[in-house]
Amino acid sequence: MIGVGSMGGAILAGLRGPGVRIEHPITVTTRSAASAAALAGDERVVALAAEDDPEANRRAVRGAGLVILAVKPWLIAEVTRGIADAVEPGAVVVSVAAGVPSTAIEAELPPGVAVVRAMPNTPSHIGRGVTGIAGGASASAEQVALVQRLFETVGAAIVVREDQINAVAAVSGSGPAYLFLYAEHMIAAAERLGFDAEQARLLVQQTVVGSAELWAAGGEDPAELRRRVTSPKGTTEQAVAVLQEADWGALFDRALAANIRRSEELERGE
Ligand SMILES: NC(=O)C1=CN([C@@H]2O[C@H](COP(=O)(O)OP(=O)(O)OC[C@H]3O[C@@H](n4cnc5c(N)ncnc54)[C@H](OP(=O)(O)O)[C@@H]3O)[C@@H](O)[C@H]2O)C=CC1
Ligand SMILES: O=C(O)[C@@H]1CCC=N1
Repeated sequence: MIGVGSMGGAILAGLRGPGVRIEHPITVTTRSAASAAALAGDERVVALAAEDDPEANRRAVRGAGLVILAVKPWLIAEVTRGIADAVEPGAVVVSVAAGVPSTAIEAELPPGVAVVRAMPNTPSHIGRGVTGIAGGASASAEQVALVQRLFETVGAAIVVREDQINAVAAVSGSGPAYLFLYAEHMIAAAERLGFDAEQARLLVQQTVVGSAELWAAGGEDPAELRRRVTSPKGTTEQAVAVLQEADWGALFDRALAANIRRSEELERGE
C-alpha cells in the first residue's frame, strides 16, 4: 500500500482486524519517517518511508500481487510513474483516489498490469466501510472480483461502472463527513440547551450510533424508522417540520453535485 493516511490507514486497520485472513506482512509506504514509525511494532506490517529511502515505493511493490495507491489525487501519476518498472507483470494496481481516471494510471504502467479503481470510506477502519469498485479497460472481471473480495474484508463492496465512481465518492466516500457535520451541529445545539460538553456528546453519539445500529439490525426503510419516532401531534413532528423547511432534497442534490464537480475538476488536473 502506497500512502497510509486517513484512508490507507483505515483500510490497513480494517485488514488487521480480527477475523481477517490475508497473507502477511503488508508492506506500506509513507512520505515521512514519522508516519512510518507510527506503524512500527506490528509484525504483520512493514512500513517504509520515501523520505528515508527514495526506493521505498519500488521496494514495496516488488513481488506484490496487489498494490493499493492511497496518496492524494495529484500525486497518483508521479507515484505510479515511480513504481512502474518495479510492479510485477500481472499485478493489480488499485487506486482509491478521487478524480483520477483509470486511463491516467494505465498510461504510467507497462502493459499487463491491471488498474482497478476503488472508492472506500473511513468506517473501513472498523470493518464497516462501503466501497464502490470499477475496473479499468486493463482489468479482467476476475481481477475486479479479487479487489471486491479485498474490500469486503473491511466492509461491504459493490462493483459499479467507472463513470459512477464520482457519484460513489459523493454519496459514501465523503458520506461520513456529512454525518459528522450533523453530529457537530447537534452537539453544539445540545450545549446551547444547557447540557455540558460531555453530556451533549453522549446524548448525540448514542443517538447516532444507536439509530444506525437499529437500522442495520432490522433493515426497515429509514422513513418507517422515522415514523416510529414521530408520534402524531407529538414533539418530533414539530422539529421535523422545521428541518424540512430547509428542503433537504434540493440541499443534498446541491451538495452531491458540488462533490462530483470537484472530482471532475481533479480529473482535469485543477
Ligand atoms: N479520506 C477519505 O475519507 C477518503 C480518501 N480517498 C482517497 O484516498 C487518497 C488519500 O487520501 P487521505 O488518506 O485522506 O490522505 P492523507 O493525506 O491522509 O494520506 C496520504 C498518505 O500518502 C502518503 N504519501 C504522500 N506522498 C507519498 C509518497 N511519495 N510515497 C508514499 N507515500 C506518500 C502520506 O505520508 P505522510 O503521512 O508521511 O505524509 C500519507 O500516508 C486520496 O487520493 C483520496 O481521494 C478516497 C475515499 C475516502
Ligand atoms: O475529500 C476527498 O477528496 C476524499 C474523497 C472521498 C472522501 N474523501
